[in-house]
Amino acid sequence: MLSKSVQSNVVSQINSDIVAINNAILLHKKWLAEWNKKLVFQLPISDEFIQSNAHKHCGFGLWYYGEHSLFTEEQDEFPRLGSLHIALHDSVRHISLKIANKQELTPEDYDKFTAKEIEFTLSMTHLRDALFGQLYSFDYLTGVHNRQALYALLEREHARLTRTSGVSSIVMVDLDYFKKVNDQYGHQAGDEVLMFFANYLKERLRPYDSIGRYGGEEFLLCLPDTSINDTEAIMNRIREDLAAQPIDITGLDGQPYSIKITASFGVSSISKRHPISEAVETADIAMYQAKSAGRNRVKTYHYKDQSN
Ligand SMILES: Nc1nc2c(ncn2[C@@H]2O[C@H](COP(=O)(O)OP(=O)(O)OP(=O)(O)O)[C@@H](O)[C@H]2O)c(=O)[nH]1
Repeated sequence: MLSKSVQSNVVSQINSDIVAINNAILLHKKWLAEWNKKLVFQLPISDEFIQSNAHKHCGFGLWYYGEHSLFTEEQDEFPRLGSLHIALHDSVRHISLKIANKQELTPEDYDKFTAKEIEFTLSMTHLRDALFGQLYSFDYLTGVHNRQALYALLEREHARLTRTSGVSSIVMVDLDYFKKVNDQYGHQAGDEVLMFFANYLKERLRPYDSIGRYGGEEFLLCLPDTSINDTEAIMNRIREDLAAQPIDITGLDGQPYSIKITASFGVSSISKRHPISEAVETADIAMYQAKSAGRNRVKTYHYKDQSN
């Protein structure tokens, strides 16, 4: 796990979710071991294994029916895990009641229970793996998508645009003179600026826009179904507001400072005719044009076939 001091909120939230599910898995194992002990030594089976709502009160159930972040709840495996947990409790109750009522227990009863336990264990593992997958798709410092995850989103976007013949915008953004921030205030302050900027972009873009960290102080954005003209106007507003926005940082001497920063933006578009590699390359060209023209500006790439 990453050290807390350099984790974005997103990454620390997913880390907490993984710790919580690991703990729930451990509690489930203890609960199961306790039940097995009662079967092996023919001890009286307590209500916690028999009551109809036992699945809500066992250690695993307290986690499952408690509070989680959306990262956990939005996983496809999450509702399935709940159903499998109930089925497992049903199976344990069935066997426990048979024993309590001195009815004959068949090997099939136990086989059914074993099958449910295996399915349940696999489901817990899948949920945890899915959370690890989430962990590896975000940039640990800024909490936006990392380059790999953003490319996966762009693949999907390109496939969608190929179906719909639509056009979306791609923007390459690079902070201006960022090295000076590091040199003057230290690397920690530079990190604070990167975190600020990523959050600033998140707040200013729509929920269905994508933001990824492309490199050090370079971010790549995708604005679905947005023309380059509209994107240019949106980026200009973001650019102007950023230039006027004081950013609080901590200097090398531990003192607070308030600084301002600007960024250069390169806008291009992605469509059936212009795939990801071309869209990213042309957005990069436009961003470098913005740098060469003096920084703190937005430049747009126009394809020769005028299709954007
Ligand atoms: N604090 C911090 N700095 C980083 C990180 N990644 C890259 N950098 C720094 O970003 C700086 C980028 O410097 P340059 O490529 O010269 O760019 P610049 O100073 O922004 O200049 P222009 O882009 O030309 O306006 C370098 O000093 C890198 O060390 C990071 O994660 N944290």
